[in-house]
Amino acid sequence: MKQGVIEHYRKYLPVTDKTPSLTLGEGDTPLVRCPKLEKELGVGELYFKLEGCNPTGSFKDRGMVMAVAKAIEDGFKAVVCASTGNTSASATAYAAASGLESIIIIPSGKIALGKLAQAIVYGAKIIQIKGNFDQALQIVFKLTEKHKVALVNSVNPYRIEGQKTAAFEIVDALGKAPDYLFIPVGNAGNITAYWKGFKEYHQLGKAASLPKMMGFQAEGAAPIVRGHAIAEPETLATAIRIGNPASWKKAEEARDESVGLIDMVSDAEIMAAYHKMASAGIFGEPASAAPLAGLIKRIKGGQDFSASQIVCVVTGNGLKDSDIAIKGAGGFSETEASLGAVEKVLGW
Ligand SMILES: Cc1ncc(COP(=O)(O)O)c(/C=C/C(=O)C(=O)O)c1O
Repeated sequence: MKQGVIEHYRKYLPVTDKTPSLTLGEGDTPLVRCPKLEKELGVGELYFKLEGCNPTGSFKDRGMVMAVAKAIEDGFKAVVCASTGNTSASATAYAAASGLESIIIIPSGKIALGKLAQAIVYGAKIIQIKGNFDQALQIVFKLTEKHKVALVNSVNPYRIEGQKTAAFEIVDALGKAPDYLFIPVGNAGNITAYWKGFKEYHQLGKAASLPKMMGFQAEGAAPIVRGHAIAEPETLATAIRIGNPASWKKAEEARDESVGLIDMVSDAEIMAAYHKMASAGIFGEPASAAPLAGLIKRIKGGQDFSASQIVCVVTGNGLKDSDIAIKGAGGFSETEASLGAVEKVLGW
């Protein structure tokens, strides 16, 4: 039976015997090799880490289980977060599982319906603001200074601790760290967490080498790439529609210490990668296609990965944004309910 992140990696986590061993079955997600795209792209070994297989459909569950368990240990009765969707879905699920109240502050109109549905059904107190994620996060900072409610955004160090376990799983599965880790960058907690995990495993002698961290932002929401905050971030990859990442500096450390990079990809490049992933049987939400979009951009720029081992992190399940997939299909025909009518459509 799945132990969950806290039990599986207890000795690497800041937990005590008073930390509740909370779990919804997060972690231990598939690391799937993709021969079809290795051939198409000329990559030595290409793996996808399917974080959409977590209980609420994104990598957030790894960090949230830690943040909520520690909030209980510290006597909180409620959690709060700003979110582009997945953080709030995860926070509300783990709060519900623990009997805590959850309050979420979200940018109005810019949240995938699947994520909003989760927050509603798990019982969150939902407040939509007439503003963006960055403004929502500033409100949450002030709220947690004034009221006894636990902040569970990725500035909460317990979130980073939980999320670093994905790096552990990759090394445990491959027997080594990959040459490159390709990952989307929004609020920049996840790239920070992965780098922390790889470094810890390396220091413990469980990984002989370290990967180059390859982070990707959406062109319309690329503050780290452009070197300044973006007041009105815009991208269809709404999960990373963030203009002033809370972990900006730590993301730059991960980039520089690993001799990697943080670059940007257009919405068109993201959607091309989204469909290319789907053509190989992998359904990620648009933000989760940014890593493959970045890899394709590097290849088009002449970088040779033919002898490289690469992991792309599929951070969220494509079902969260299913309307994007359906809109893209341009509709489909309806036939009479007969064998003949179906064979006619098939041209058989
Ligand atoms: C699918 C998906 N892929 C990538 C990111 C970026 O990770 P970070 O760089 O650690 O922020 C997010 C982030 C979402 C939120 O920030 C939120 O839900 O509030 C995401 O949901």
